Amino acid sequence: MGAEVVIEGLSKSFGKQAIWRDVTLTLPPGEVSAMLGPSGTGKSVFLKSMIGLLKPDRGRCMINGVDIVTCSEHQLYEVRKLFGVLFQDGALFGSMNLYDNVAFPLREHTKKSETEVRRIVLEKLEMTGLNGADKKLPGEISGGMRKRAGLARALVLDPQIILVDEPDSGLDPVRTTYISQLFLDVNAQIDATFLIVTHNINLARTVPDNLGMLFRKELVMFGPREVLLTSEEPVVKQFLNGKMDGPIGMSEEKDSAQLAAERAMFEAGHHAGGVEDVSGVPPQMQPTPGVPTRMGAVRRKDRVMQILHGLPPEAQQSIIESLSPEEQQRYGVRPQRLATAGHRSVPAESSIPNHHQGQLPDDQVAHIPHPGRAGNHRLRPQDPGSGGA
Ligand SMILES: Nc1ncnc2c1ncn2[C@@H]1O[C@H](COP(=O)(O)OP(=O)(O)OP(=O)(O)O)[C@@H](O)[C@H]1O
Repeated sequence: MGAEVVIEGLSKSFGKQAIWRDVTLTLPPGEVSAMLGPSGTGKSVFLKSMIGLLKPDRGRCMINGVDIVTCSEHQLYEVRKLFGVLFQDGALFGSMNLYDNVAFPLREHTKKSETEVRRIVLEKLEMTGLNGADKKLPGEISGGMRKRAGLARALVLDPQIILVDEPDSGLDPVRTTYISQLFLDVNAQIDATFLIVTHNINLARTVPDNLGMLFRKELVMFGPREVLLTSEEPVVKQFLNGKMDGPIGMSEEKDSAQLAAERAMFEAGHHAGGVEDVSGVPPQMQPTPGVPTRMGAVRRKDRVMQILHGLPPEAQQSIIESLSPEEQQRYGVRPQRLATAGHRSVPAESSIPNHHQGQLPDDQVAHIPHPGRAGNHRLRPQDPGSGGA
């Protein structure tokens, strides 16, 4: 099973420029998580901090009991072996063919024989759909294949955690879906913990188990996908819909004068761009038929049901609706009566009585296993405008 990553109060700045502060989240072992955020909010800095390439100013990042913020160089070297990283362009050596690129970490970091190296390289090339491409140079293959080769190379040391930086960069929407399918298939096969940094809304809505978002130098939220996808938080809604209308601006956040000027423009009929309304929780992509069951997804179901009481009502509703009738019976829950399409626009207070602290009415959620620790779900109600629980 993949490693759990527990991040507490992590902050990073460059000189006087704070990038993000007080980031607290847990990547559950073997689950697929994604981090969203407008450009420049520090997503790549976050990934680099997780593998110790950048040193956070404060906080903890615990991996297998080791805090990589304060550990020794030797411990960091050992912890880094748990990671596989897929960089945006695959980061392949242009003068080496795919075989040698994928073999590189094995030759560099292990004492395996060439026979063993060959077995592993061919296995990972097959796993990533690159059978027969081993002799190709990176310059001779498509961007999608380069990413697959980068993933094959990230897999050769049997990582427990896989970090992926903007997998859709340079790919068309169809190729992006294919690489997303590959992530889920690989996750099912090796049960590694995934963190994907992305701007891609389709990917964010359909691939990960958990979703987070960085904005205004803070983690706006992080938790089960249903929380962010049903959020009324303006910055989340604007991001998911790709509109100009909202707090995210061209560079930094907008000031109130710009917000007002744009609001007047949109009210006068100017198109705010993006799509009219991307909302709701679409079904999650599944591993390709024939690929093993994703054990991370199985564990997640139990985990999310344990923290269900603490989630916002819309997220609870969506989670319950995603269960099969048998699962609903096993967990002692049933779909909320008021949970119909269009209901989301009705103010929660008036339509769902007794859901204080994000709970469904008592008669509609019953016999859920005793809640464990708070898990990943984290909203920041203190954040102005946050749609927190
Ligand atoms: N080594 C560095 N030294 C100084 N500033 C840096 C360094 N690396 C990143 N930054 C700054 O940190 C901020 C966040 O950068 P980062 O690349 O992490 O953003 P991002 O969210 O990944 O953006 P994008 O989505 O455009 O890739 C930027 O202002 C960037 O200039």
